[in-house]
Amino acid sequence: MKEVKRKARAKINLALDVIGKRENGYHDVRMVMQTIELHDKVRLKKIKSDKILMKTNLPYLPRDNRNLVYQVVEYMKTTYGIKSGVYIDLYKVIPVGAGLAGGSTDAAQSVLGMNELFELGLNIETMEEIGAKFGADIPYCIRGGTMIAEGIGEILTPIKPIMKLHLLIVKPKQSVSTAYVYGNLDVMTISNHPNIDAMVRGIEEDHMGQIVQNLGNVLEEVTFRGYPEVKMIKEAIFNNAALGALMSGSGSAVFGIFEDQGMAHQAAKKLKRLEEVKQVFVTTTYNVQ
Ligand SMILES: C[C@](O)(CO)[C@H](O)COP(=O)(O)OP(=O)(O)OC[C@H]1O[C@@H](n2ccc(N)nc2=O)[C@H](O)[C@@H]1O
Ligand SMILES: Nc1ncnc2c1ncn2[C@@H]1O[C@H](COP(=O)(O)OP(=O)(O)OP(=O)(O)O)[C@@H](O)[C@H]1O
Repeated sequence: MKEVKRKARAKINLALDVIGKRENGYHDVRMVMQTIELHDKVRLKKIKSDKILMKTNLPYLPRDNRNLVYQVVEYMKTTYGIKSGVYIDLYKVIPVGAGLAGGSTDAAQSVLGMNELFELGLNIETMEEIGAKFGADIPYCIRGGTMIAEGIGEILTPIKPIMKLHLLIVKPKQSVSTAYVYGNLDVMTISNHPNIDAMVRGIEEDHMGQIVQNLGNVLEEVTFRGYPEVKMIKEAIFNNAALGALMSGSGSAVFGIFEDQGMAHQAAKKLKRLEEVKQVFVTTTYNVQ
């Protein structure tokens, strides 16, 4: 095999709770995670030289060891004594700094892709351990689907794949750094913890009302304080016939859940016109059935 091509799908957090802070600054979380159709494309190819060469369609993204994909490929080359060079072609669609795990999903598909390209025969647990070295969301992105994530995000429990949801994703002009949001969170003052168990029950019973009612993200408060336009966008999604809306991860993207694709497109048209909005995407949840 000379090359592998993989879709790197984004995630949303249907519920995100923080229950503690560790001495190293990382937080203990309880989250319900969901893969969505919106995706980047990662192509990995063997090349004659022993180097790692990287190309991407986003001119402002680093193409060296500041890029998570490059880091993963370099680590796996060294760890598994791979002599061949690797050419990386990363085609980005997922917005950067959006809370949609853009970099994490690219890195996850790079772990899976390197395993396939060089026939390393690694099991999923080993690949998750490699992923965890580079980011808390990466083990989840390696598995994908509908999952409860605990610990710092790396302890995963699969639940019933969620019913298909029609989604609108809105990315404000402003991007948000995950480190900033966790850094400004005071765990002791969180007043409104989402009910993770009720969200899981809603998903397992295919109960749209219960899913929508239990959307919740304790990081919203921090991001809304620093970036009021994110809150404004969430309200605008609600005002355009969404069944529910929530900021994903640490933001800045906000997703809305709609009755059908047509209504999501109608809302997209309106939201696109707002000064604060950079991009809108109509998409759906993704599950391997
Ligand atoms: C907000 C979420 O996207 C929700 O899924 C994740 O919790 C963040 O996962 P991630 O971006 O993969 O996080 P990392 O790249 O490992 O860490 C970025 C920053 O977020 C903070 N961080 C991350 C995960 C976590 N459980 N607690 C944290 O406090 C770390 O201190 C770090 O400064
Ligand atoms: N492959 C990559 N794709 C996007 N950003 C990357 C990548 N590798 C490194 N980065 C850097 O990571 C930062 C943002 O990453 P990312 O897009 O994963 O944030 P995010 O959408 O907030 O994701 P998360 O939900 O994991 O926090 C940027 O500063 C960017 O330069």
